[in-house]
Amino acid sequence: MKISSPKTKIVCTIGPASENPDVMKQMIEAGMNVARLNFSHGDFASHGKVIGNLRAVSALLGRRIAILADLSGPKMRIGTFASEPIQLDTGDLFTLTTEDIVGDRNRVSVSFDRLPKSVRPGDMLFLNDGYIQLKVNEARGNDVLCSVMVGGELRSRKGLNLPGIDLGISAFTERDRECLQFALENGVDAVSQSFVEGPEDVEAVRRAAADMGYTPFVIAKIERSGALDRIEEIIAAADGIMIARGDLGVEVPIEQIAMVQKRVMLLANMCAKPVITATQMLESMTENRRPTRAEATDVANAILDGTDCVMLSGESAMGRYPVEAVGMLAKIALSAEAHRSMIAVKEMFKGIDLRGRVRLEHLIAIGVEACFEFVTPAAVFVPTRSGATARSMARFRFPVWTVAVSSEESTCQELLFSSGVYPVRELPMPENWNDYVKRQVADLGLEGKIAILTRGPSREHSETNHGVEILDLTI
Ligand SMILES: Nc1ncnc2c1ncn2[C@@H]1O[C@H](COP(=O)(O)OP(=O)(O)OP(=O)(O)O)[C@@H](O)[C@H]1O
Ligand SMILES: CC(=O)C(=O)O
Ligand SMILES: [K+]
Ligand SMILES: [Mg+2]
Repeated sequence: MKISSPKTKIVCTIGPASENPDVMKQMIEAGMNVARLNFSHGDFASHGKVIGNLRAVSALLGRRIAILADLSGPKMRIGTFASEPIQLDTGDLFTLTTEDIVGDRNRVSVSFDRLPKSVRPGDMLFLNDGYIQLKVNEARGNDVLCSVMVGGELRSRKGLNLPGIDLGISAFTERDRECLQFALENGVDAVSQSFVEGPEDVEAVRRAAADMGYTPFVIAKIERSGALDRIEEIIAAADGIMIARGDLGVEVPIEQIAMVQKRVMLLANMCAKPVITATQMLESMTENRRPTRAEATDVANAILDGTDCVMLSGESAMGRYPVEAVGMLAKIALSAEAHRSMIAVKEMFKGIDLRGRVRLEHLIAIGVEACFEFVTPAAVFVPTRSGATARSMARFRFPVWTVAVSSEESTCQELLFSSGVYPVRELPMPENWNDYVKRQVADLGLEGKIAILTRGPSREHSETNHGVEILDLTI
């Protein structure tokens, strides 16, 4: 199959607007690489059905799709309204209650029992990713009485944030454990944990999964200000990260989001961990056929800065134009990638603490970069067992595909989160790499007179030396 897709990977949240198999098919054809199931919404039956349909459509099209299960973490949410949306106006009084009631424009329930004890008069509370702001007047029994400072439209199950208030709950909750078990038993490829604050939150997910007999790819969602203080440790502990700008834009002053995004992205790139930029990327396409200039620019800038994946949330979950939104991301990505400079290998290594020890992996990357100064090869072929070698190459954003060849199905699935990586499963692994590379270059429709093949010792071939080979495709 010829590759025509952008190198940037596209993650789409599946919801009512996209759970029809025909829409899924169109989304895959438009460029979706990863389907995200948000376990904050829907029930197990609906998620189970979506997983089955995604696998069926992916098999039908012969296109690899990864499934990401997003675990809610300790996100507080409001309950439901009898009729919605409700309109809150500045100056209105509005009560949050821990009683299990059906809400109206005066009152709504919240999912956190200790809320009245956790807040004090004057505290600011944020609803629906901060669109609505409340000020606490008083906590009385089960109720928190508030004044609306910034009003707006409010719907059932929207999030509630209390920036800066320590709720004393760890990220991985009992509910997350149930969702994790369901997701793993249903064969998802990766899980993302919300509201991670330190490496121990990532470890909690890994331990729980291990107890269930699984070793999933774990993505840490960066959406708490506390996570930024321990970002290096979190990146080291996780397999990838998501810059979850919905909650992050409430928990951190919104004027700092751009700089936080750039800093976190660079750190993840240096560590060769894939990074997803998420939320409001094409927000206006929830209702409109075309994005705003600001949105189109935001997507392109994230790609130029080094994101591996761009993500759709409400646009694909509940919007009017899920397929068009995927197509728009793909078009913007193809256009931006043509202008992205290779991240200079030597420059990047300056940012990594090598402690005076240059690893062979680094020298190989420098060798590959040197080739690009003279000639553009058809592709960089990387045999890889865990995927780490492929990611360590692809982080430099070479202008050609990194074709990752692995005998492991899970490795191929996990590489769908990495920009510029085209995973191919081979079982058994090729014997004659010269012939194999030539055949793949032709099959994938790649162009060039040479190809690069990197090698490293693996568990299967521990005797192999690290190396870079330049293969002449003309003979
Ligand atoms: N499985 C689903 N079923 C119904 N609605 C969904 C589903 N998934 C997403 N949605 C809708 O799409 C919206 C946007 O999705 P998104 O994943 O960004 O959720 P969110 O509520 O903002 O929370 P989070 O911070 O967990 O991402 C949701 O608020 C919800 O209204
Ligand atoms: C995706 C997500 O959780 C957020 O943006 O907050
Ligand atoms: K979630
Ligand atoms: Mg969030």
